[in-house]
Amino acid sequence: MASDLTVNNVEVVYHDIVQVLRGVSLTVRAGSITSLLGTNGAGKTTTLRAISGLLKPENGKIREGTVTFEGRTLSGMTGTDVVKSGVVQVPEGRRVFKHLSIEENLRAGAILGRGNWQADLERIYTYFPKLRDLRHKQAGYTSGGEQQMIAIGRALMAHPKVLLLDEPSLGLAPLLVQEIFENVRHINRAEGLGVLVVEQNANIALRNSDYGYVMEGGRIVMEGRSAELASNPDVKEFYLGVTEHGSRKSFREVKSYKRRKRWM
Ligand SMILES: Nc1ncnc2c1ncn2[C@@H]1O[C@H](COP(=O)(O)OP(=O)(O)OP(=O)(O)O)[C@@H](O)[C@H]1O
Repeated sequence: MASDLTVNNVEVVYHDIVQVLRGVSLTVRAGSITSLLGTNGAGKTTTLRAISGLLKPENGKIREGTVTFEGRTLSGMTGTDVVKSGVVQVPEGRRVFKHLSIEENLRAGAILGRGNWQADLERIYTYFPKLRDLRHKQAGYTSGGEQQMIAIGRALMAHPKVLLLDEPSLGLAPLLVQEIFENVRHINRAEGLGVLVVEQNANIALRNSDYGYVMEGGRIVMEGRSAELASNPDVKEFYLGVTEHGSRKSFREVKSYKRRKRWM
């Protein structure tokens, strides 16, 4: 569909020589939650940067392929123009402005001057009531979970149609991770917001998404509906740590996955 976000056969190199993405194709259907899974260094963050126009500051570039959204080509646009077209990334590690208050952080997200920022603040506080209570607190003194909420709230101030989330679970306790994902699902339904979420925590990502992709070595090696991926023996064994005997296996022990890799 024209309103989907589509990554088509994208290759990315850093410093003109280090090739990291090797022909990545994926689709985030309008209004859906899509997860992008994979181990460390698989190329997940690079895929998000390729979409959001944030490769340049890292000395990276798209060498082949295209990214399109609502019929427009995003590849080649600056990060600001990608935001203007409705695709906004929430960076890994939160990156809140630590010396500013929560409310000032949120206002900083209203960079496009769209809509009424006061009404938008109210909208964000409805999703994250905790942020309203703490709105004058310096962001640097808030917890990891609250910083994640600030980062998501800040991105929502720009009225995105698609949100790119980079490892929202990073460094958070399981209950908080659950809360963040529930918030994301609620916003997804309330606003029809499309979400592409990068996660190493496959379990939580698959439970909270419609469709999923698995990356390895700069390529997509598996894809499917999240419920199907979650019950796929390879994904269960390697990513979810569940085996027929119920004990966790290491990557080297995952025989069926290795077999599969030979023909993938
Ligand atoms: N700015 C950069 N310059 C050079 N190489 C980079 C740069 N950023 C990432 N890479 C390399 O690209 C590869 C993929 O990194 P990327 O961060 O996209 O993976 P990832 O799947 O998000 O992993 P992680 O979960 O560890 O962030 C890694 O080998 C990494 O060293």
